[in-house]
Amino acid sequence: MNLLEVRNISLAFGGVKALNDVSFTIRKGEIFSLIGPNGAGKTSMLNCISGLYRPTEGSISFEGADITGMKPFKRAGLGIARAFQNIELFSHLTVLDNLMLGRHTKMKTGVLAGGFYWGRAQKEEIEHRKAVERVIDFLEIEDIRNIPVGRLAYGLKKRVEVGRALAMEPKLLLLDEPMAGMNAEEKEDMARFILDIHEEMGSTVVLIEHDMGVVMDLSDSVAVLDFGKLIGKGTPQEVQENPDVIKAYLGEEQFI
Ligand SMILES: Nc1ncnc2c1ncn2[C@@H]1O[C@H](COP(=O)(O)OP(=O)(O)OP(=O)(O)O)[C@@H](O)[C@H]1O
Repeated sequence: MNLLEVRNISLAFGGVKALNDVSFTIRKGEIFSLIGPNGAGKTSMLNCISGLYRPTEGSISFEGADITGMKPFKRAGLGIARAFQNIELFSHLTVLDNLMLGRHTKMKTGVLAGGFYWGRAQKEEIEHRKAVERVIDFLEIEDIRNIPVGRLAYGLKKRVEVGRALAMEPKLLLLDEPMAGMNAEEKEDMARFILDIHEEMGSTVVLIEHDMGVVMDLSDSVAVLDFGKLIGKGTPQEVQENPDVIKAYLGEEQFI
């Protein structure tokens, strides 16, 4: 079953066509990677899926419903969560508080209503707390739960950023270069978390990643963008053998 359908998406910034007539589908439960050389349009595509950018042409549907014009917070409410390439956490708040904030789209009782219906708000708070504790256990960040994010090393910050998205218990998790800037050990940990998220939580994952070894190891499907155009898609094996893909990556050592 298709979870997400991207149909004929184009996106222009003035004269620059960041995306040009791109179509693909993402099946429920798969790890789907978007790859391509620098400036190929990968982040722009992710922004169209999360609702940060509105495509100039084309449509996107999620679980069969058109979401092309839907605001990002509404998409988040449907179960589309995003971890950013440049970490978007509140650095003065603790890891726990950042993860609790990640639950906001699931909170029914607002601040004001909380005052009127104290019992209900308290029950809801306990539920959210439990969900966040699960994420903390899962990402093995128990030791740093009460530390302000600003004081953490880069690799841990990236892990908390993924945790913030995961706290929403997303159906579709969008990960924009979750391993960028990490050392080999941190990368390995993150790769394991992505596989576990997928297997244990059942989330469908869209991954942007430059490390081709990681992409080929983790992905069920891969789509390749080059200058805003989709030049190949399929299994990791199919994509590696695609002549157009090989040509686009020619001269780049990272492609195997
Ligand atoms: N907000 C914007 N305003 C103007 N141009 C933009 C904007 N966002 C992206 N672009 C342009 O669109 C093209 C695609 O950029 P995008 O960031 O989506 O590529 P990318 O594949 O994610 O690149 P990278 O691997 O370097 O992160 C580039 O030419 C970029 O300069």
